[in-house]
Amino acid sequence: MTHKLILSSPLLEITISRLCQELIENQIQGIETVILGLQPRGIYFAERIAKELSKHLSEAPQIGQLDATFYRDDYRRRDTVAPNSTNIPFIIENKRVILIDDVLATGRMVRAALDAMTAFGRPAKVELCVLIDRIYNRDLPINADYIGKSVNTLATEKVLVEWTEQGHEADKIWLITHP
Ligand SMILES: O=P(O)(O)OC[C@H]1O[C@H](OP(=O)(O)OP(=O)(O)O)[C@H](O)[C@@H]1O
Ligand SMILES: O=c1cc[nH]c(=O)[nH]1
Repeated sequence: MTHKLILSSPLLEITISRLCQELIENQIQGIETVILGLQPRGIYFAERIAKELSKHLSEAPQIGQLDATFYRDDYRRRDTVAPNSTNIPFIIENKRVILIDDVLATGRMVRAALDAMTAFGRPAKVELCVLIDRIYNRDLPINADYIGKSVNTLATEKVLVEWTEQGHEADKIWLITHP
């Protein structure tokens, strides 16, 4: 098994800053932007985005966490199912919702998240922001509006995102290849 580093600080910080500029550019007049990080690792990326956005906006965006475990189409096939909490302490009805995740691969997690989100209301608009887009790996017609880095990967490879918030000594994004 080989680990290739594909993104780390300080490039990660530049990437987050650029994504925030794009998110601000696309603000919709009169419509509040809120952030939903997808459990489990999208929540850390969402927190970083929210923190950076708050440096540039008069008001920090509201941020919540969404768990889509039981909406995944494969959850019954998995050996272990470990759901995380959903915490959305605000109304998403008629808001601009930015869904945030660390990796976009098949698109199945995002599809599940869109279903899970429906229980909380009908946003005016939903946009998707991902740190890593594994292009050519999609099973569903889902694409991101904001992309940190696109990587061309084999289906057998995996992207591993490590955040300091999880106890890692540095933020690192790896491409893992099995021999
Ligand atoms: O586009 P997809 O193919 O759905 O993959 C992307 C999702 O997979 C990962 O979660 P998770 O750790 O639950 O997936 P894994 O068990 O496959 O690594 C990752 O954090 C994304 O949420
Ligand atoms: O490469 C991948 C695919 C799905 N989920 C991940 O975290 N990495």
